[in-house]
Amino acid sequence: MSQRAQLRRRVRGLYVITDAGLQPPARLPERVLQAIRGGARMVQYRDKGRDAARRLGEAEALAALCRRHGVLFIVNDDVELAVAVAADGVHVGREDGAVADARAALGPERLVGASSYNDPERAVQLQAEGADYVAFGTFFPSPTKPHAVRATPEMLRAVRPRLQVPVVAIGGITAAKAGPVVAAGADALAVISDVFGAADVTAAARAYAPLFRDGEAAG
Ligand SMILES: Cc1ncc(COP(=O)(O)OP(=O)(O)O)c(N)n1
Ligand SMILES: Cc1ncsc1CCOP(=O)(O)O
Ligand SMILES: [Mg+2]
Repeated sequence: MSQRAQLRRRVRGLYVITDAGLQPPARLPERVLQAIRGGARMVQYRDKGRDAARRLGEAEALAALCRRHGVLFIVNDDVELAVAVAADGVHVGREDGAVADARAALGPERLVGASSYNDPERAVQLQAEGADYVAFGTFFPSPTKPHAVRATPEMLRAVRPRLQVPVVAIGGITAAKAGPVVAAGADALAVISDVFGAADVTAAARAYAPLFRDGEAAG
């Protein structure tokens, strides 16, 4: 099996996404480690800031942390940064360029994830273009993206048989509410506020374990 196929099989479980507003920069690795100790299987570095040196330093630190703990590390938006820190992949949305361009920059062995929003046909198209996973959302009102379009479990359930790649659900996800989204076919749950907004990040992450059969903590 190719390295990329092996990485793709690991798109499953709790997928935490960082948010610069939820902790001081110095605490970012510590907070991500807490999420990993609680069972997060994937980490996305998502930072919209313009300080390239800070972004590189943070992404390097998180890449090393994830590597040590056997957790997938994905960079949001910025394929050059993903290449620079040897991330496992990049996530691209509508505004971030084509899957093919990300693939060309990243090479054949790493993951390109892509946003489908609430559009099943877009997901099928992204899969045909070579996306390694497709994300739908938001499923619930999102504190991080309050104006994002809404997806539904019914829509996910209907399109799921047409998708051979893993499906990620995002947007207002909490452990308490995510059951129907997993039942509709989500392989991974991408979460910001419910984990990194919690006082006890490890406990918040651990609450997702019952949603996945093999939900034991990594690391
Ligand atoms: C796993 C995952 N799914 C969706 C998104 C959203 O991507 P995008 O639409 O490009 O929006 P921004 O996150 O860049 O604001 C994501 N980042 N991760
Ligand atoms: C990046 C993104 N894309 C759609 S919703 C969202 C934010 C998810 O954050 P939260 O888990 O706080 O709703
Ligand atoms: Mg984006």
